[in-house]
Amino acid sequence: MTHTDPIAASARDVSLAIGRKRILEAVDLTVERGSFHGIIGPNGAGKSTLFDVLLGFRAPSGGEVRLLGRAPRPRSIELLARVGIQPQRTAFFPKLTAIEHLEAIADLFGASHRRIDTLMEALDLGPHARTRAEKLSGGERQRLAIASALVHEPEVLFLDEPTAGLDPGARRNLVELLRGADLSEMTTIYTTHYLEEAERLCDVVTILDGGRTLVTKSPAQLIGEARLGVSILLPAALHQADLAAGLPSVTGIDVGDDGVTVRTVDTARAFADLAGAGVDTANAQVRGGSLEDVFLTLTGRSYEA
Ligand SMILES: Nc1ncnc2c1ncn2[C@@H]1O[C@H](COP(=O)(O)OP(=O)(O)OP(=O)(O)O)[C@@H](O)[C@H]1O
Repeated sequence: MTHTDPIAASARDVSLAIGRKRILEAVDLTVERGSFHGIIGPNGAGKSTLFDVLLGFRAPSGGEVRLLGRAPRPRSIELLARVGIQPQRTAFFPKLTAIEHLEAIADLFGASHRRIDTLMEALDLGPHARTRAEKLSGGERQRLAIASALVHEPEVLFLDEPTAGLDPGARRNLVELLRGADLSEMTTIYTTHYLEEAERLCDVVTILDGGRTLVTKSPAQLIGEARLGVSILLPAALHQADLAAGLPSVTGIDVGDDGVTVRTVDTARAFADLAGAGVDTANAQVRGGSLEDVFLTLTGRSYEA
């Protein structure tokens, strides 16, 4: 039954209160098998709590949760062995080398070691195979944590803010590795408060704010449907504002010290119109149309991670 079930995890009208504090409210989530599903929201939105509920670590106050076609509570070793979990803080065996670590985790699950080499390579851990876990950098540890979550070939991978606390270079590196890793057979549920990461990685995102799920769509759909204006800064067209202003695809125009900014809902057409009118589009910078703008549209607040 579970193998043909197209839904990997779901929550229906899930709430969770601790004392008087409502941490989750009316949460609806459907994660399709094989998808890379982001749960995004600012700090304190309830992302980690939702993970705990989906995994059966915490009981919701109301609503229904399913994981791989089953209720995650009471907890079952059989069900948990089918998921991989990379928690925000990872407990390592500090004296073990990276490779020994992966072997130990595989043994804990009674899984074979056959995936270890592939994972070391996919997560760029090869050069650190013989380095003890305690000597790894923050980014290397996160990558080892992800490899550890994958070593027993889970059907669903839970990544809780895998790039939190990394410097921008290490974050980019990890995002690129996750994009490149062949996770196609697997479902990945991933939380982040970095919206640009979610745009790069996710097939689908659910926006969580104040413990409530606001919307679930692909990043492109969300951005498209929000019909957000895109701004194009034209540094070379400072004296051509009049030419740009009359164009049908241009919905607004500002002249600033750094150039002319035109607004449009159709970027490709605007560029064609601008070029046709002889406006200099050299070094143009397109801004907007991001998940940050979607968040602003949905909540009326700007997004602060
Ligand atoms: N055991 C608890 N008791 C009281 N409040 C809690 C408890 N666990 C979580 N909370 C509160 O619930 C809210 C949601 O927390 P949660 O950690 O799920 O958010 P998050 O979106 O994962 O945030 P972050 O990005 O900071 O990890 C926060 O306000 C947090 O303080």
